[in-house]
Amino acid sequence: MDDRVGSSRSGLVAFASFAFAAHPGHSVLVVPETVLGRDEAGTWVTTVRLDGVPPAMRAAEPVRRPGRVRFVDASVSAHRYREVVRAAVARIEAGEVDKVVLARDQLAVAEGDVDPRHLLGRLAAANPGCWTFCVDGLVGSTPEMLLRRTGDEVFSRVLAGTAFPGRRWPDGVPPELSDSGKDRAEHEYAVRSVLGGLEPFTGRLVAGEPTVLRLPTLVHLETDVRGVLAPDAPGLLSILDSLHPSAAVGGTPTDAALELIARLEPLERGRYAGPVGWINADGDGEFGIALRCGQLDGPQVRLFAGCGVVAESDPDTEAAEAGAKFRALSDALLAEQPEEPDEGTTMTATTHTATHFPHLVDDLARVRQLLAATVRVGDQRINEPCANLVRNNGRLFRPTLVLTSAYPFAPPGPASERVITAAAIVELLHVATLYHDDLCDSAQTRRGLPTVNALYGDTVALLCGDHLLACCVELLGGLGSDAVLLFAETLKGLCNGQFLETVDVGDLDRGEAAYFESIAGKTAKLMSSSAALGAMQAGAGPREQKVMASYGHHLGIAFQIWDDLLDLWSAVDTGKPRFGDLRNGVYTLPVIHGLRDQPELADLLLAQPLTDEHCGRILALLDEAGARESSLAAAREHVGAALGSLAELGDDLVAEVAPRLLGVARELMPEVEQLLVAVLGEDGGR
Ligand SMILES: C=C(O[C@@H]1C=C(C(=O)O)C=C[C@H]1O)C(=O)O
Repeated sequence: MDDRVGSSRSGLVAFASFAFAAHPGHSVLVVPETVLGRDEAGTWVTTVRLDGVPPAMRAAEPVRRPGRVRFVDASVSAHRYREVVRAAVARIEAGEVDKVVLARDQLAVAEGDVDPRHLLGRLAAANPGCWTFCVDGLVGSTPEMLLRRTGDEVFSRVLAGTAFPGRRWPDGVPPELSDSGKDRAEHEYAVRSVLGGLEPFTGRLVAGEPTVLRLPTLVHLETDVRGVLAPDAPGLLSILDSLHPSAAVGGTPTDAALELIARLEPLERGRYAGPVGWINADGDGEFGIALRCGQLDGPQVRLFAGCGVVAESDPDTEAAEAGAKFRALSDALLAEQPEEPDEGTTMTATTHTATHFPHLVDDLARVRQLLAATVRVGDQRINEPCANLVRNNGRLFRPTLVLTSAYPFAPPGPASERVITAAAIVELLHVATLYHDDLCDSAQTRRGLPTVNALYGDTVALLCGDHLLACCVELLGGLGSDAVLLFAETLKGLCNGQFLETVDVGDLDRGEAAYFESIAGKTAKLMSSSAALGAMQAGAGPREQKVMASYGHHLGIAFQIWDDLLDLWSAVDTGKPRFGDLRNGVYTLPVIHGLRDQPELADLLLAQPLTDEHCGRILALLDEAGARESSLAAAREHVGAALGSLAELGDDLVAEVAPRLLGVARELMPEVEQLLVAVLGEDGGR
């Protein structure tokens, strides 16, 4: 060996990543042919020659970006995880263990293969206090150093006890964390397990005082442990063997905790939570615990996160904490996402809508600006979740409905400030309800991105929704009492629709009337009010406002029927789980129709659990009953009714306005485009 640098990281080094458990266990040790090293003193290259032949050097390929990334549930959904935590608390109360660490996973799916270098660069830049690693596709940034050996000195950084936005804001030194008996106890277990693991090999061993380690999305209690090895101490890997698994990733007592993990945790950890690091030819090296990491597999990354569970643990809080731990990697994956394609701004001048409403694209940009300015709050940590869905704002469908319902009644030119304000209000109201919906449903993703409740916890999601409702009221202040009353009626309608759906859950006697009343509130009301509010702010009279409300209402009903059909028959990935309604006991129009002709559907619908096979049989019976066609026919009727409403605008307006508004509907809603074919014939009335 010819080592002219003489640093502990130069010369022969191996990178290793060990499986968490012996069975199933697949550990990896890599001795690279070439290592490019760098520290404060300089940069060096180490090459390993096999049979005296130097490794071939290749020019590096440019780092590839993963493109758009979506997140989906893997083996353990947040819901399942809560159940696992609940079961663990019961075992702890029964005296089986004092603490057990349980993990869940999540799958990130990118457009293209994920380049580990892309992730490494982002992770290292965002987590300067951590150790960033990649060994054979296991990529992450761990804050926890299991063992560093330098000559006869050893060092370990023990973490346990966590606070995160949504549970306790890490504001200043988080007093709740350092005073919390639960976190203290959890932390004590972890420190003791590391001290116990090192004791047999050390002459001197000192644990410092617990301090607070701040990471971008979390804070932890940390204790640094330092010791001097006894002269007869074994090598680094043997000491690691005695330290792993510490209580930070296993539990206390170790064996009983491992047994409980094997019984309760429905996933394979692989190398997650195992030691990961490097070792040199003298036996010096560093091994962190593989946390805040994921396993790469082409375009997929399986993310892992675990939490220490003790007697006082609350399942919701642990689920949210796991969500916060995923963020180290999910933020790195999401960095520099390509912009969401946004039909609001990408409409080109050649499309129908932009031709007939020449100010629409610019006016939508003004709406977007107003939205961003209205939701902003002073504290960046709160700003982030509040702005989340406003930024990730899909097709701005409702604001477009406001604007295009205003133009026909206003003088030519850009929309007035009042109309822009109205457009922002309906979007804020819509987004506020999405925050609350996702919270109620424990939804983990929306539009392919993690939800605010998944990222920041339920409390933050609830408060964000409330904050946005307050923003609506603030903007309404400028529009006068008619707008305020319409807003109140709309929000009441939304709640009423949702209430009705909720009380009808699992009710096989739910009839058509109940279904239509519910969707009129939960979906159509906001679309109806958007159209009416646009017209109102542009100066239209009560009669015209009513016509526009009716147009919006019928479009909304058609839209919802279509959405309900997709839940059953969609062949394409809508981003929502298929058969979600059936599984939640929400009986929509096709099911209501089907039950009329096929009473045997009832038993299938009530099966517990409702498997994919059950759903397949339900679908077959619905098809037999012609429920799909009859529901489609109902949706078409409402598209027809929307057009019929416009006919009442009066001769001077109708000829000019009706086709334009129809064009808006068809451009914004692929659903309407499909339904129109039947209403207007194959040429779609162009
Ligand atoms: C298990 C993980 O983290 C460990 C568990 C902690 C806790 O429960 O408070 C804190 C830090 C880590 O020791 C993980 O990130 O997956």
